[in-house]
Formats: sequence, structure tokens, C-alpha cells
Amino acid sequence: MNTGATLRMLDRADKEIMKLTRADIGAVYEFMHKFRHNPENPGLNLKSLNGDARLMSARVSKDYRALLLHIAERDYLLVAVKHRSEVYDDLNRYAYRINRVTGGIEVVDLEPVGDSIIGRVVPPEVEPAPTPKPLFDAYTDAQLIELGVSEPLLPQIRELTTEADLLALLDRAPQLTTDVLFALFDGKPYDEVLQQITEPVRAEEPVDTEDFEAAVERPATQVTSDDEALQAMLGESFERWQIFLHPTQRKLVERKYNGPARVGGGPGTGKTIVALHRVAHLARQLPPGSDKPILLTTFNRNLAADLRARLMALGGQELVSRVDIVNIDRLASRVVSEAKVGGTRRVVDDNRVPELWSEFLIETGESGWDAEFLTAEWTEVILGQVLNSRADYFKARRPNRGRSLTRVERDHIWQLTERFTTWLEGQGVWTWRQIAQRAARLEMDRAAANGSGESSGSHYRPRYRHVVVDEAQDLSAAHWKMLRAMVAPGQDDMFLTGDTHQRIYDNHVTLSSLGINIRGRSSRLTLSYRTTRQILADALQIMTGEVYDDLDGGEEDLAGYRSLLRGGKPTFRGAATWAQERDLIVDQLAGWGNPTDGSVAICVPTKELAGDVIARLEAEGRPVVEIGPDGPKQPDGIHVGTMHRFKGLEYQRMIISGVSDGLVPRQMISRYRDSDPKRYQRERQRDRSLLFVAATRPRDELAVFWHGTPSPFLTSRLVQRQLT
Ligand SMILES: Nc1ncnc2c1ncn2[C@@H]1O[C@H](COP(=O)(O)OP(=O)(O)OP(=O)(O)O)[C@@H](O)[C@H]1O
Repeated sequence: MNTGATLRMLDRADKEIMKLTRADIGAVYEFMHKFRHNPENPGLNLKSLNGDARLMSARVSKDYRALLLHIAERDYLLVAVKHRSEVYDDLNRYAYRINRVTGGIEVVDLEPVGDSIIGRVVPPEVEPAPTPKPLFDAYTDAQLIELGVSEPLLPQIRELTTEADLLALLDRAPQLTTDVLFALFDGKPYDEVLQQITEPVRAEEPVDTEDFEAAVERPATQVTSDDEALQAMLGESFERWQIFLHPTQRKLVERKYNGPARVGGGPGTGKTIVALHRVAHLARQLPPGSDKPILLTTFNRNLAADLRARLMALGGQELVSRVDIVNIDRLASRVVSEAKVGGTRRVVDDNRVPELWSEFLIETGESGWDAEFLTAEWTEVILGQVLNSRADYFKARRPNRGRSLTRVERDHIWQLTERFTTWLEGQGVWTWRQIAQRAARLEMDRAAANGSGESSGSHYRPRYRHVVVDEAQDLSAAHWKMLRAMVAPGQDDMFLTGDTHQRIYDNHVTLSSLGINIRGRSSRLTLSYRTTRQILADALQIMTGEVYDDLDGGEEDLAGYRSLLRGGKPTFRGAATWAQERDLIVDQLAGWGNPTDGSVAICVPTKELAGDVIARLEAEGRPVVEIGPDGPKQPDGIHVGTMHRFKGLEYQRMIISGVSDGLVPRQMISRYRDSDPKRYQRERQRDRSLLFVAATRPRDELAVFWHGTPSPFLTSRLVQRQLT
């Protein structure tokens, strides 16, 4: 006879459990184990309670009791762990119900706001004038219910008149109620809230509000069931994202896709977290083996190292051992070296290409085209589109390239690039873009040979079963062609996460033209877990007036992007000179109490400015740590780096300095303003994105400084802030 039972834990319970001592958390873990084995074990003392008919209690330890919801025959949900002296208190305070919209189980705290502990600590002086207007007067009950607000809370919601009351209620309200009310309070239009917040979590089938068995299985019920997750909670460095996904995140992770899927969303909305959980989800469905059928890739080395560390935290060695985690250029260079192409050629950085073209033109005495034009034509069109022959180049579309070319001109440029490539080879060097193009060709040939039956059949297998890409906005067309060829088209083949507002390398693609069709499989996350609402609002100001793409020829915006975290307003301040601006940095650090535990970073636009800041702080005797290509060289100290280095990092507080006209955006791009307006636009957008990325790294506090004229990306509203 099977005496076992299912026992899952609701996300609210973990918050209480994490407040216990390690020994007590261990007891909960033991309890769950025992309970699953046999809930009738007399030592567990399982019994019904008053209040909700489904509510039961069981003994965790001498001092603690578990509150359980009886879902079905042998299926239980752990909803709280309480001290034995408190188990019988307030049993009628909580209602356990199924949300009509999401179909998820919600715990509703029915205690009126004014009586709650949080309500009581709100100082009386923040209370408003005597007859305040209720906050949600503009919406009917039916409208709020349609948005997914928890029905039993409506009487309390109608009473709310101040932000403090709202916060007190939301602190203990179910997730969707919190998300919706906060967005309405922020002034988001009803339809936008419905589309951006409610629709993504709506149950796929009609909801029966009595069917708890179905409800517990839905993504909207945030639960954990496996022991590993619980064990992780016992670990030193447990983080909530490892276990509890937002229902919107979980839906995206667990869905079956009939082809490539893409998840977008503003900074800090958990795109990387979703990519990691997606990998774990796919890995769980693999047949046993020791191979690595899942590729997890991203743009650069330190991001890949971070993915590895986080995947390890999520699923340990067992999971990591089934996943090939490698940054995209390294993957391409692996492909070419496997094919023994390139020999001992040394890789030179792509930003040296204009210089190399100049040298080549001088050495060969060629004139007619300047080095900059040839660099762009070679990298963006010829390498960028993986063109194999002159004939292909004649036919190629050259979007964003400004000037059109005749056939004769194309012929000449093709010949020049062929000679240039040979010249580079003679120098013993090649670039990352060349490697990407070569790798794409090799992989495409491999896949095509298989398709036409040319390869020796049994040896051919697509390299991967699933490809997961983070920071998708930064990959080039050649990278995408290579990836497309590495995985057979079909169900769950490719999963991409990224945000085009954060594109910091000049790669613009239309995925459908590269054989990656994401139409109908594109979604967006909108809730930031990282930054406060105050930082987010100012960061969004920086993006004013710019239009961004959706990686597939359409446009994308940040509608619905929001945060539930609160903090102080960011500081904006200008100085007359760079020397004086450095004084501002020193003062700001002092204002924050000079922390040197790695929680503060300073971000500047150029290496020179970084050098100056480092010198100044060292002169003050401060421990400074430079952020290199592999991230900060050590965890503690005050971190200093250029804007490009901040992708993938998070800090408690940040100073962005040098946000002056001529530095942000870079002065040098102004030369394209007339000669190549499209390029000018792209370069300007890239610099804006760099600033946006930097501004969305801090969690709690942000200070932005400049000297002379402020950057044109700082709106007058932000610049005026210094006067207040
Ligand atoms: N479900 C969750 N629960 C708790 N924390 C979360 C959750 N999802 C994301 N976070 C936290 O939010 C922060 C941002 O997550 P992540 O890095 O995945 O965002 P992102 O969208 O990839 O950001 P960016 O675009 O800026 O790179 C991280 O600190 C992460 O741990």
C-alpha cells in the first residue's frame, strides 16, 4: 500500500521559514520529508483546524507547527510555519481561495489595513487631510475583478486613501492584486494594465474556483515541491529566484513552443533568470546521458561565467554537466578550430579593423574608398550577412548603409575585401567577426550536407537539441546563422532572451530573415526585481524619444515596465570642471558612509576617466578595484569601470560620472551626422543604451554627475533636479 503523499510549499511560507534559525529550517526540511513518506505518522499529529475547511496543522518540531491546506486525497500544500503558541491565533484572518483570472491559489489576509501591524507603524503625520479621496474610485468592482484583484479584498481596497495605506495592504496581498493596484496607482491606463499585467498570467482554460487540485498545478500558484529546492534554502547563499518564479516567468519557462521563442523585457525583469530556469526545465526532459545537448550562450566571457555560476546555484553539477555554457565568440572559434581553419592566426579586436584597413590601403596604394567606409561595408554587409561569393554580394541588400553602390563599385569592393582578407592572413591575424562568419558557413554547410544526404549520414547529428541565448540583442547575423544551423528546426529548438533597449554592440538583425521565426512566440516581462521605482522612472527618461526594434523588423517599447521596490530619488548634479566632478564623487561616497564592501560602483564613459577616478580615490587612501573584461578583479573595495563593463552586474549604489556633452554620446560620432546619418543614429542610440544599462544596475541608490554641459540624454527635468 502506498502511504506517501504530495507536499508542496507555497511561496509565502518560504518567507516565514527563512526567518527561522538554521536548525529550525532543518526541522522543516525533515518534516516535509517525513510527511511525504507517511502523513499519518502519529508523530506528525496531522489534524483539522477551525477556519478554512481545508486547513490542517501538523507538528514540525517541539516548538513549530505547519499549517497545511488539504488539496485532494493525498495532496497537501504547506502555507505557513508558526510557533506552537500562535497556531490557533487568527485562524479566520486568512482565506485560501482560487483567483478567477489566474486560477492560482491565493492566501488572502482579511484583516483590515488599519489594524495590521504595518498599518499601525505608519506615523500619524503622513496621514492626509480629513476627507481624502479613495485611491481607486475611478474603477468599478467589476473592473478591478476583471484585472484579477482578489475579490475578498475589495472592501479594504475601497477604504484606501493614502499611499502608506496602499503599501500596507500590498505588503500582504496576493501577487496579482499587488501588481495591478500598484500599476493603477502609478497612473497606468486600465487597458495597459489589462494587457501588460493581467493577460500574461490569465489561466489558459476556464477557472473552476472550487477545484484546488487543478489550481495547485497552475503556474500562478507559486509552489516548490522538490527536495533540492528545499535543500538550497538551507544553503548559505540561497536566493529566492532559485525557487519561486513570478507566474509570468514560470509560464514562459514551462511552455512548449513549436519553434524559436523570444522573451523580451526591461532591465532587471528576470530575463536571465527565465533563461536559466528554461535550461533546467529542458534538462529535466532529457533522456539520461553524459552528453551536453543544451547550449546556453551569451555575448561575452564574463556573462558566460556568471551564467555558469547561477546555473550551478540553480541545479548543481548534475544540471551543469548537461549544458554547454560558452560565450558566442568562443563557440565560433571552437567551430573553426575543430575544422582546422585559421591555423595559428591570432585574433585581433574588431575595433582595430579601421586601422588595419588604413594600413592596407596605404601599403597597396589603393584609393577611391576610405578605410571607414570599407570597414563598415566589410563587417556589416559582407561578413555580417555571411556572403560567400561575389554573386551573393551583387544581390545583397544593404540596409542602413546610406549610399547605394553600382555593380562596378560592388565588384571593386569585393575584390578589395578579398585582397584585404589575404593581407590579414599574411599578417597572421583575423577578427572575431571573420571567425563568426567562417563558423556560420561551416555549420551551414554541415547542416545542408546532411539535408542533401551528402554527409555520411550516421555521423551527422545537429550539435544541440536546444539552444538558449541570453543577451540576444547583441548577437550578429553571422552568430544567428551559426546557431540556427546547430539545432534542428522544431519544437523547443531555440529560446532567446534579451532587450533591444540594452543593445551595446552594433548588431542589428531581423531574425526571420535568418531562418529564425519567432512570430507568435514573442513575450515580454515587465516587472523589475532589481531597481526601485524612482531609479526606473529616471532611467526611462534617458530613453525619451528613441525608437527600438523587436529583433524582427517591428518596434518594441517598455510599456508596463515597473517595479514594486521603493527608494530615494536619484541625485543629478553638475560641476564646472572634471576635477570638481571628482570632488562630487568623493563627497557622494562619504555621504554613503564610504562603504568598501563591493556594494558601490562608479561608472564612467572612457578608460581615461576611469584612470583619473582610480587615481583620485587611491590618493584618498580608498581601496579601488577596477572592473576588467572578466568582471571586478575582487569582490570588495570600490568598483570602478567603463560603461561597457556593467552589463550583467548589480550594485546597491552607483555613481555614473562624466555624463557630459561630448562624452555621452561620444564626440567622435558627430562626424557621421551629415556624411552617414543612419550610422549617426545607430551610434547615438548605442551610447544612449550604454547609459541606460548603467543607470539600471543599482538596486537602491543612483547619483549621476557631469561637468560642463550635461549630456543631451539627460532631459531638462533630470538636470533641473540638481537645483532642488
Ligand atoms: N522570480 C524572482 N524572484 C526573486 N528575484 C528575482 C526573480 N526574478 C529575477 N529576480 C532578481 O532580479 C534581478 C534581475 O534578474 P535578471 O538578471 O535575470 O534580469 P534581466 O532581465 O536579465 O536583467 P538585465 O536585462 O538588466 O540583464 C536579479 O537580482 C534576480 O535575482
